Amino acid sequence: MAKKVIPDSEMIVNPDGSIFHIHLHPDQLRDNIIICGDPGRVDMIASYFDTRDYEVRSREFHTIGGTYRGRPVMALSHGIGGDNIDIVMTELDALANIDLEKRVVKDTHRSLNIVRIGTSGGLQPYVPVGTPVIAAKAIGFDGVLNYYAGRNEVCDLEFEKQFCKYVDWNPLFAKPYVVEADPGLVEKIGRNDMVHGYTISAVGFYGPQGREVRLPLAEPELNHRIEKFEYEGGHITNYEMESAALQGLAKLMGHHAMTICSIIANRVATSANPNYKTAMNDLVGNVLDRLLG
Ligand SMILES: O=P(O)(O)O[C@H]1O[C@H](CO)[C@@H](O)[C@H]1O
Ligand SMILES: O=c1cc[nH]c(=O)[nH]1
Repeated sequence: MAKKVIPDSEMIVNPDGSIFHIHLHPDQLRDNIIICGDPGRVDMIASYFDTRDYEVRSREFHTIGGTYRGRPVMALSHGIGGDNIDIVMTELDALANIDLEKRVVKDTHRSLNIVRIGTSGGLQPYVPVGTPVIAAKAIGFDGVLNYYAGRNEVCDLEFEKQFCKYVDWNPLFAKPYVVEADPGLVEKIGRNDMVHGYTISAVGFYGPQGREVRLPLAEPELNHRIEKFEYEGGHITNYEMESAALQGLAKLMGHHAMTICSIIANRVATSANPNYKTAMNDLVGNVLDRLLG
């Protein structure tokens, strides 16, 4: 049977042969990828590389490819939000698994290792500012995964059910989805000396994470209920904005993905550290060493 040709409108390839938003060519893809929100953090991550092979900037997507201890690696920024993860994951997967010239899926599947190193807000007293927290389970409030077939097969449906009941989930919000991190990556990077948490990927930084700056919240008590919720002996530890879409899309596409975040604000202690770069630097060095050292 002839393979399905993906139409020009559904997967846009730039005139130079690169994929639409992230502007990378297939030969620039590496199997080990560090991703982060901040385009500036890509320079910091690449400062650990022993060689730099290329650098590409397009919108919020900044990529540097090179080697770490002789092994090929790339660092890429995805900007803020799960909607950007939909773009980055679809385009990385296209570089890996679609022939961009013929516009057909390749016969052999290529699997990528993707580690997101982010910043995050803590929701428990035992994750003070400076703590690295692994999103062992990521809870998507962003709705992205709900748009894909097979979503139920990669999600912890019992967690979703118990969570929605416990917090009395507002039906005006997108239905939460819960996805585990890749266990192999978590073992490699987390070893047994890092906090394994349940991480919420919110659909915004302020109201959607329960921050009341000037506008009152629709659900002012939601964070208190979230902090108290317990599942299999664990609590929800932190808020960020991309881990659930990353981990969910990676599972659907056949890639390995995890998220680790440095806590830069603790919502319970109402403390924050805007000078978080030192802790982030240490975390990046540690992750690269454990992934590729
Ligand atoms: O520091 P990064 O990786 O951007 O991650 C966190 O910081 C941003 C919000 O300030 C969101 O992207 C959130 O997930
Ligand atoms: O509180 C925080 C801090 C960083 N990133 C978030 O999404 N929330």
